Amino acid sequence: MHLQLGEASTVVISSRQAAKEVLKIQDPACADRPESIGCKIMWYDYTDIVFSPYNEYWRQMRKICILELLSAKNVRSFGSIRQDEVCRLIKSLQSSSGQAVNLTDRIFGFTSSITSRAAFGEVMRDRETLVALMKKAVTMAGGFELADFFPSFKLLHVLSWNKYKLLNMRRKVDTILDGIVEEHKLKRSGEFGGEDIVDVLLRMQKNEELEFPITNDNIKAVIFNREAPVLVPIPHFRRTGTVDFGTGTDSSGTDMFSAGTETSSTVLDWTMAELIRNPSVMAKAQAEIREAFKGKNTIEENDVQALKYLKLVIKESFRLHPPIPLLPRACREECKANGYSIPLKSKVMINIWSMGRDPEYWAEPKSFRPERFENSSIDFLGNNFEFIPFGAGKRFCPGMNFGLANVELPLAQLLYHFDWKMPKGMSPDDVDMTEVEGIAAPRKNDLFLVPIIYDPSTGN
Ligand code: HEM
Repeated sequence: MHLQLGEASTVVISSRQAAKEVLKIQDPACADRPESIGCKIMWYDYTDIVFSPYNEYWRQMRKICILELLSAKNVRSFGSIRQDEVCRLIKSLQSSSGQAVNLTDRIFGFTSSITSRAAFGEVMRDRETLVALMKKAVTMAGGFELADFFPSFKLLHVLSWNKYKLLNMRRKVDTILDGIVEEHKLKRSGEFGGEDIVDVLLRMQKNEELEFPITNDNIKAVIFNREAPVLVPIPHFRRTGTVDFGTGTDSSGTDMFSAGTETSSTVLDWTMAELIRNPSVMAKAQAEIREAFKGKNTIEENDVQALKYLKLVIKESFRLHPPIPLLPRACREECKANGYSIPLKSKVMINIWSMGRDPEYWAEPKSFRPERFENSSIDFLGNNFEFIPFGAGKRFCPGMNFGLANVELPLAQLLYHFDWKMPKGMSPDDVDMTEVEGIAAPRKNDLFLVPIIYDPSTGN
């Protein structure tokens, strides 16, 4: 589908073959990200990793991300943080046994604690203010901006009221982020002996051999990355293929650690909703976990790797509910898809959501059936283009393993320690599966469930 909105050309790709052409065969022709005034202001002139155009600066920052931020040492220390937070989550649910809890909220609290501890260390002043500003920035930067559709009309850019409000908010954000950076300069070590993200970036700042010296603004761009509103200037796409020209205020969780955890909490939430609606799948997953850990009080991160059915459940959840349903790209060279030319600088949206539900690729696509992956070679490593929840090609998600760890361990624990029921008077069919429309795909309404403690020592 091709849309011409003002001067902006947008192409939506919804077939496996066309996705393969732009993400693999012609990669990196389509490896830029769409531009917008909001992202430019709030994300320090696109100097983070997600919004950066495909260039040498991006290459340097992505390398640092993979080698330094996701180094084996950091993965281990973030693993300890995760274990700690899972324990807290389980304890808090145990104290609510038998009562309806807002599971969406609990899961979000769990993932955002991991994020904040991994990114900024244990204690962070102004955390709540910063989170509130981030949310506001995302909503504003994600709003409709006429100037984005007419990049060559400079007057529209000068008159943009939204732009001044964003600049004002950037100043407030700057003050808090400067404080965080300065605090880290004085105290240089993260939790569990590792480094947090700010520590790593400050260390890299001292590296004189870098081609692009890292400035304080670059550090702030990387850390101020929560629910980044990718591709904001395009209209609001319904994943059914229709287009809503209203003001889009949705955001997509696609940046460093915070967006990483945002995506994880979306997956966990959807998976629990699917499991309660599919009791036989829930029972099979619980039976596997309870058999594997019979009598144990805790589950370690490494133990989870043996849980084959749990992994199929997560795969199936990614198929039906990819946390980033529309992959936002932009053409840096003219390229072709299905024989059609995509002009230079076009925005390209790859519709992961619709490909995951296309009856041409999947039998009974709407059913939640993890067994479909049982003897199948289809994986999410970016080679099967009908199933690309982590993207594909040069800009493939560098945090996939982290993201999976943030889903697998808590899910295993939730299913091991509790049986789950619907609140009184409700049946599993009452679970509302409505999605927020737009580029990100969290559930529209929170999930309320009743945890009932399962005692591993007695099996009751
Ligand atoms: C369930 C968890 C996650 C999902 C589903 C997910 C999905 C994605 C997707 C679809 C993209 C765009 C890829 C493309 O354009 O081809 C992306 C990019 C990215 N992700 Fe993730 N992600 C997850 C977790 C994480 C985590 C934990 C981190 C951080 C450690 C992370 C860091 C990034 C970064 C930095 C990019 C930008 C890469 C670039 O533009 O070069 N993600 N992710």
